Amino acid sequence: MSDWYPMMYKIAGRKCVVVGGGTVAGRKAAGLLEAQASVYVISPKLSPELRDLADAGKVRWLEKEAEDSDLDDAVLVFAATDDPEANRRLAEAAGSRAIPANLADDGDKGDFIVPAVLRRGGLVLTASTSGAGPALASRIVSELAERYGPEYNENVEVLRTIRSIVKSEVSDPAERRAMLQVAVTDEALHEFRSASWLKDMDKPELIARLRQRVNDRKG
Ligand SMILES: C[C@@]1(CC(=O)O)c2cc3[nH]c(cc4nc(cc5[nH]c(cc(n2)[C@H]1CCC(=O)O)[C@@](C)(CC(=O)O)[C@@H]5CCC(=O)O)C(CC(=O)O)=C4CCC(=O)O)c(CCC(=O)O)c3CC(=O)O
Ligand SMILES: NC(=O)C1=CN([C@@H]2O[C@H](COP(=O)(O)OP(=O)(O)OC[C@H]3O[C@@H](n4cnc5c(N)ncnc54)[C@H](O)[C@@H]3O)[C@@H](O)[C@H]2O)C=CC1
Repeated sequence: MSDWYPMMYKIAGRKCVVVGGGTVAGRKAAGLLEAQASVYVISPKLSPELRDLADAGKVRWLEKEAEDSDLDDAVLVFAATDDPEANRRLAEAAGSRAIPANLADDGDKGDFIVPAVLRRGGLVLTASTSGAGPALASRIVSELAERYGPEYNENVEVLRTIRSIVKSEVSDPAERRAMLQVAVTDEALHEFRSASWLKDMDKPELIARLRQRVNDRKG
């Protein structure tokens, strides 16, 4: 059983506060940057990785111990210090501002936990063990990285194009659905990825090929 609800949250340009300057804070900050968040790191000290990010202007560093008011206007808070009492107090301060908080030392006491993540452009694969064993989530994502290689960066964009054409050209919902189902096999994605007619946006050609695939499947 797990009572965590998975979702994709839009955080580009929004203030996210990471408290702590160690390995865990660094990992949380890096994940937030992947989603273009506006990242504030609060800690008297920084790991070399975080210092590089601060020097490059990718995160804003407040060189001090965290105060409750540092959380003002944030949409997410990550309490990732090595001081459980400070983490607990920060989560409470976040709660009183209605900001969801993540507790690095005691996941269950926070409002959300962070899964292991593999990004292939728009394809985002995640695994979580609900806190039972994060190393397993990490292992599973490493396995997914082999199965879903870098070609998926392009597959997702090709699919986006195919889907927008199908949505504009095919009015029957059942037919649309059948076409989009046959379009996502590895074999079909491989064909469409290298198709010059798709690059030329030849819509009738695409629709004809998808109809053919639907008929072949019905066999
Ligand atoms: C509850 C949660 C809260 C949260 O951080 O959101 C949490 C909590 C804790 N982690 C601890 C330890 C480790 N965490 C990792 C790794 C990751 N931890 C991540 C998430 C989460 N960790 C959330 C649950 C997610 C889930 O279960 O699905 C990942 C997936 C994502 C990320 O952090 O970005 C990232 C992998 C990223 C990747 O590789 O892709 C490793 C593995 C390693 O280091 O090799 C170890 C050592 C092995 C071990 O202890 O299992 C400890 C004990 C600390 C201590 O002993 O003091 C606690 C505290 C506690 O037990 O509650
Ligand atoms: N969630 C996860 O994935 C994991 C969580 N942990 C937990 O997370 C904690 C942090 O782990 P690490 O990053 O490895 O620790 P670390 O010891 O490398 O870093 C702790 C950081 O917190 C800063 N800090 C301490 N008190 C502070 C305060 N009041 N305000 C702001 N910053 C403060 C320190 O300056 C330091 O930079 C561990 O103590 C452990 O309980 C550990 C491993 C994985």
